[in-house]
Amino acid sequence: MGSLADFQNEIYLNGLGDVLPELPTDLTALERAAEERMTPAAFGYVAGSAGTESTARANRDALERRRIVPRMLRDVAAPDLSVDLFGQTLSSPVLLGPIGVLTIVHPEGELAVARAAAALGVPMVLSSAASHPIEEVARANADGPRWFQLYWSKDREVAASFLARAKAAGYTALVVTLDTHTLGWRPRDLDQAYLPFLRSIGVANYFSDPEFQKAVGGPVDDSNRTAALLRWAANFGDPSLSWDDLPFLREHWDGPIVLKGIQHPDDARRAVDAGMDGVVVSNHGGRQVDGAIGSLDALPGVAEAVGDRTTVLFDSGIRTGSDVIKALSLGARAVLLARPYAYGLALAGEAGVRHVLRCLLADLEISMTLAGASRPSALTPALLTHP
Ligand SMILES: Cc1cc2nc3c(=O)[nH]c(=O)nc-3n(C[C@H](O)[C@H](O)[C@H](O)COP(=O)(O)O)c2cc1C
Ligand SMILES: O=C(O)C(=O)c1ccccc1
Repeated sequence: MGSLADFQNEIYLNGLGDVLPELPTDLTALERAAEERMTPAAFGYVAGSAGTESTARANRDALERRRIVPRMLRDVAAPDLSVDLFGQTLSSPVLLGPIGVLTIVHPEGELAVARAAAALGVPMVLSSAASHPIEEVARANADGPRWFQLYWSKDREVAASFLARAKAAGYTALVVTLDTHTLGWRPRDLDQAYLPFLRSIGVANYFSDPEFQKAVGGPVDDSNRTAALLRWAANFGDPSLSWDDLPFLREHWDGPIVLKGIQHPDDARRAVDAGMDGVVVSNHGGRQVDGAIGSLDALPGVAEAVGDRTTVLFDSGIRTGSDVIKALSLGARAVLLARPYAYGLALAGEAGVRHVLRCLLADLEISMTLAGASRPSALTPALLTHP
């Protein structure tokens, strides 16, 4: 396989034939481009965050405040960005984070994302709230790696059934999202009175589930659709969950389990003490608690508390190669990319997601070598200025 940075040469060479990239190569420019192509409600759903959106801004601020101090003469001629994660070797420290309801962005939704992820060998974390069922997305991403994200339903039979289905469809790792037992207060969506689920988007896994169907008296059709949607809404998340409930996950999943939405070092310690295999330091892209700490500001404390005992992953605000460098330098083993790939999907379907991944990975490899690091293991806090 060629270097990730070959994409840069390819772009310049295409220019000799007057062929320019169809999408911006600065991934922060995608949001504005996507806004022109999406309905206002769908764009608001993806771009929006909780409250005054101060947490979303804090995520970017935390990333921009820390600066890289590049080092010279370190022989970076043979970069290798691969990382080991739960016994799998990934060619780069990047995964596609879980995003539900992707058919509001593009009709092919998660299927297009799965094909793009497979083309680049990047793991896709499939959301419980996907617009296509677990099994169908697995077929679109047959070579994997495939990870599954659980929204832990109040309906324990449904939650257990999701885990069994994911296992049977060859998903290898489980991400359990803890920060969204209830949707955050999201003014953009409230002002448009827009919730995709009530329009039957993002419920594919539920409506196709035998346990869910049992609970609503059979397959969902026009006769029981409203009852099914109400049941979904009532049981989607469970605010009563506590640390005592974690054994349920082990009973129903024999692979690695990662808890997503961890911000406090004590919660990270509890996760490890409870036998979990990893944590994702994340504030859900600022979509849940307005006023929450910028995600990168939470990372050093978590890494210090549990970094030598568990796998720490990171998301919320990742837009560039340098952002990945900063997260890895502060203790993350890998990062989850989220909104930028949804914008790539909006703009050009599968090809748009591939474009986003190729840009991020080329930028990452180039920026790492220019900073004097040819391996993720060379990224340490010493590479960064203090906050
Ligand atoms: C439209 C949208 C839908 C999302 N759906 C899910 C989901 O189903 N499950 C989940 O764990 N996180 C979900 N997230 C959160 C992302 O996985 C991730 O934590 C967050 O977007 C990171 O912030 P960033 O996109 O600004 O980098 C969603 C985020 C967005 C923007
Ligand atoms: O919108 C979200 O942030 C989110 O995580 C979600 C929650 C429920 C269903 C789909 C996505």
